[in-house]
Amino acid sequence: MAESVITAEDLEVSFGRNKVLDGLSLSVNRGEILGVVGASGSGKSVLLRTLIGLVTKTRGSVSVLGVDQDTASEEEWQAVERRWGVLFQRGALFSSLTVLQNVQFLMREVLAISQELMDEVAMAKLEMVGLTAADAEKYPSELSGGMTKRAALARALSIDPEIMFLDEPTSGLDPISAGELDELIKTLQQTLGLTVFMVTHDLESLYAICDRVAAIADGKIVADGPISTMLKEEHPWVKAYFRGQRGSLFAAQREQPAL
Ligand SMILES: Nc1ncnc2c1ncn2[C@@H]1O[C@H](COP(=O)(O)OP(=O)(O)OP(=O)(O)O)[C@@H](O)[C@H]1O
Repeated sequence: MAESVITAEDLEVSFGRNKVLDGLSLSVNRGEILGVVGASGSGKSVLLRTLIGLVTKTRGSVSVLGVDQDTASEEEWQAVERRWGVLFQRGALFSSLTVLQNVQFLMREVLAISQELMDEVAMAKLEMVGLTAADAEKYPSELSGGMTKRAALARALSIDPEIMFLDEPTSGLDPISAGELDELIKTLQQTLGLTVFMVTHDLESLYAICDRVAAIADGKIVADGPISTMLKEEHPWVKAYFRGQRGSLFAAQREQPAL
């Protein structure tokens, strides 16, 4: 049976009177890429932030790598935090640090290694995401959107995580750069054995790299399964997303042999 590395049960999250998550349950299996979809404002980012403990839930439970968010001691939870990497929606690199220094930021806090070794390891992470030694010396304001995402990904990989939380990694990228980033995420999953929780609006990413998709509506997971399951779902939002005009185009392309 698949091993669940993230388990959320009956989550409720509210901001004032706005109940965003309402009885949401979900599990993510080791080694899979899970794509989380839903309308704008449906609570995808809130779910991600709740799983990593940045948003306080009003009900339910979250367990990551076997550690329960509510019963774990501070030390236990901190130890779990070091086993994941996060790529936030807006990249969130530190603007006053170079790319290399950004990648080293967490390493400096967590790893007791010499500066020389840290430089080597950080450079290896940057190479892994396709950035060069010249890029490493740049500041975030000097990077293109695609390079920023790659740098943020390298930073998320800096302390060798087992889980990656990605919030819309391809948003704002042109289709070619987005496709390259998808490939990179897939390669990282395969070579490093990562488990990936990915919020996305990108149908291309869902088709290209996700093993499973979970759709959020009305504060809950309303559909959960591979793309083939999504294509049969009757929930109105899921149906409109996967079988509406744009969704149908992707489904049709899938069925046609490549020329
Ligand atoms: N810190 C916060 N304080 C108050 N309300 C919040 C906060 N964070 C999120 N919300 C609200 O929670 C709801 C869900 O937001 P969320 O960012 O999770 O949506 P999303 O599904 O990720 O949307 P998008 O696809 O547009 O990024 C929205 O109504 C948003 O206004």
